[in-house]
Amino acid sequence: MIPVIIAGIENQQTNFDYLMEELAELAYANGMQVVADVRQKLQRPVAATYLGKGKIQELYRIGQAKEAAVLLLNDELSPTQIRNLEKETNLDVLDRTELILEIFSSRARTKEAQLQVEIARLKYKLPRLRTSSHEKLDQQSSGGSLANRGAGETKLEINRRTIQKRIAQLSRELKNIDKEQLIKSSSRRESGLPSVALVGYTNSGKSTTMNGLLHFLNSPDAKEVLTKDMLFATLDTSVRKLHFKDNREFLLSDTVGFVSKLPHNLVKAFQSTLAEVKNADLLLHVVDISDEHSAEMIKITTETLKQLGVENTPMIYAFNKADKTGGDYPVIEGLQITYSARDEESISALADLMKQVLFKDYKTHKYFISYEQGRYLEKLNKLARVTKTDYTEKGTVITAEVAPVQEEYFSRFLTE
Ligand SMILES: Nc1nc2c(ncn2[C@@H]2O[C@H](COP(=O)(O)OP(=O)(O)OP(=O)(O)O)[C@@H](O)[C@H]2O)c(=O)[nH]1
Ligand SMILES: [Mg+2]
Repeated sequence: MIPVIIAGIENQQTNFDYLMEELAELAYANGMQVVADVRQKLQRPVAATYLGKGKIQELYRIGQAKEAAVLLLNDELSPTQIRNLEKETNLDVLDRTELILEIFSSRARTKEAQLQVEIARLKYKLPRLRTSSHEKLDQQSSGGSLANRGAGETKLEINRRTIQKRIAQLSRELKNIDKEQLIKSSSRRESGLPSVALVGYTNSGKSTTMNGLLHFLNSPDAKEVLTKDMLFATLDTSVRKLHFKDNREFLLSDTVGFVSKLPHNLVKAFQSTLAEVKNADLLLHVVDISDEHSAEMIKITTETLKQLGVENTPMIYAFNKADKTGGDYPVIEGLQITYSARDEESISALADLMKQVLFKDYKTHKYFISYEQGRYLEKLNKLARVTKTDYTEKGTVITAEVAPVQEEYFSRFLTE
């Protein structure tokens, strides 16, 4: 394991501790061992060096004492910041974005995942190519086909163009794979089968839930997906056709998990992998409820879905790993289930819930919720499709399409 120092700047971020913990987890996932954790309170990063002068000296000392090889920063840094930090700390500097890209790169197995990661890496690299005067190409020796690119062209410009070409070429290759995927997924859609996509923070138990459902529903093409106690075990999308006990069929897909500050280029590059999520009729948002940061993880997943343009797809919150909390399970409340993906009774309850959401028609009802009970209004807005809201003196009158599983829950507010 490579010894690394993690460092970050704390400003008003409320979740700073969590982000630093997550950074350590990411480092571990990349075969690194955190030997020191250095933090600085600053309104904003120092333009040239990210951290302040004193901190950098401290980092140098710690680096020597702990024989660290790498300095890992919690944000995405500018090329200048990286260069200056490297010079002054005598450590290799890696920022959060590059670290995530490295993990993805080492995990990518299929051609599609490899292409997507490679494109994201090159896009990260492009604006970070370094200029330096001694890298100017000697016009005499540049010779060959490069010469007619124009005299005096710098090595930097050539590098840049090479990378751009490579991005274009990889994008073309990816497009060809996408075409095949598109044919597959459109034939799936034409089959008229409803589709469910597992989404959530990495390591929350999406793949375990998928396998649990595959076993329980005993589907003929039940090829298991990989599960592992490791960040980003899954990088590709797997789709399986399943059927409920009454033989009604649906499609279930498992895909890459999310993490905070997922690099924008990476999300963009993974658009095709995440196509199943975009086209799903129902999302199964898997949360590791035994993790003290589960609320944070829900937020991150919701934000990443938004980034993908997924906002109005019906969602079941699946609070997994309840076996580790000591609480009761399985428990269903509205569109939420507390369960354990390793427990058959849980999986059975989850399958029932999914079936209800997928196959029973939504019904329209009119509700009255007094202002004192405002929190139910929030719930209704989250769990149902509100089509009309009127504010009266005493409370709110809402017309909403409600899933059958929620009808009983909200029945006390019925007006007619
Ligand atoms: N105790 C317990 N462990 C679980 C449960 N569900 C999953 N796990 C474990 O959690 C780890 C991660 O599970 P995965 O199913 O691989 O998680 P994932 O969400 O697919 O993760 P990525 O693909 O890496 O994003 C594995 O070690 C699982 O065995 C559960 O209900 N209880
Ligand atoms: Mg997985």
